[in-house]
Amino acid sequence: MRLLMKAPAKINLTLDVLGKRADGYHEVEMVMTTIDLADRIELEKREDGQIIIISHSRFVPDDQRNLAFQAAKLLKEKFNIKQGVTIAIDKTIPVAAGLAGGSSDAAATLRGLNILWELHLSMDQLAEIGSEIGSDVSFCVYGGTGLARGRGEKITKLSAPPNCWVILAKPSIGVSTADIYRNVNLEKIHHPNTEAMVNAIQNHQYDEVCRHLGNSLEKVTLEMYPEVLHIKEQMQKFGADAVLMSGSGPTVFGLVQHDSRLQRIYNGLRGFCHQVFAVRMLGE
Ligand SMILES: C[C@@](CO)(OP(=O)(O)O)[C@H](O)COP(=O)(O)OP(=O)(O)OC[C@H]1O[C@@H](n2ccc(N)nc2=O)[C@H](O)[C@@H]1O
Ligand SMILES: Nc1ncnc2c1ncn2[C@@H]1O[C@H](COP(=O)(O)OP(=O)(O)O)[C@@H](O)[C@H]1O
Repeated sequence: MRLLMKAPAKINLTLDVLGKRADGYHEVEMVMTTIDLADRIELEKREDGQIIIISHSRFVPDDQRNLAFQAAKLLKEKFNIKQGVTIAIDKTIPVAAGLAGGSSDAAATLRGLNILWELHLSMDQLAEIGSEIGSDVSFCVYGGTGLARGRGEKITKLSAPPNCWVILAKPSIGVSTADIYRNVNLEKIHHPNTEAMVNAIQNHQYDEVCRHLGNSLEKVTLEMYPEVLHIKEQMQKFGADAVLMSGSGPTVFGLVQHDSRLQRIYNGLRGFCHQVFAVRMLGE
């Protein structure tokens, strides 16, 4: 039996770093939403018990370092599953980009294997298991829009943000999330207003969503990688309604409501940036 799963990317509408914890992680508060930019994961049962990753992207590991492999291994061990699985990853989401591509592949694998291996686990149980793989995996299990707390694994569902386009531009560098968190100076970072963002979403106020976009990690990444700042400035210049870096970066996204402006911004960015996407948010 084969199963095809969609693994969508996320963007951070807000990302606030509240402090550093004793376990080395940072306490965060983030509003995240999934977008219509997705990897495709094909799962096929194996009777020999092996977990095999097939990936044609040179940036994606095809061994135990792959987060989808880790998801399958965790389920197999926890529930004493004798069967194996072949996981074919068709990569569209840029890697090490702040878009949670690996986490979403892991989440899609958890959801898919729940069906394929007939585990009958709830979304909450899958999200809890996912948190053992990475901080963003729990959110990716649910998808849609959510407020994430703790180290990112405690999720409260939110309603869909107001309808708009999301333009993404990924410079040709990859960023290590651990590096960016390591360079955070808690005294100097900007704190977004998470509550105002949550209210803007619940009240369907597009202008307020734009006004309250904010990311505590942005300054850290912009200082380390000036090309990210350049992309941000260009996106603002071409007329996006609001612009922010997603997660630890380096992808920058802009929100745009009018179709007429979308083409102009897209064309302008394509002039100097290789990876540019214009997509919709997936909503709830
Ligand atoms: C920054 C964010 C925002 O959504 O996403 P990305 O930019 O990676 O997409 C997340 O917090 C990333 O989540 P994720 O990529 O799953 O991180 P993990 O694998 O759990 O952790 C990687 C490393 O980042 C640091 N880390 C991560 C999460 C957190 N709350 N505090 C941390 O300090 C730790 O050093 C950890 O070893
Ligand atoms: N399925 C996967 N897809 C992409 N990257 C993966 C995957 N599994 C493991 N990785 C590793 O995870 C790292 C972070 O990748 P990714 O999840 O794309 O970035 P981010 O955490 O910035 O959203 C990469 O350097 C890559 O080697």
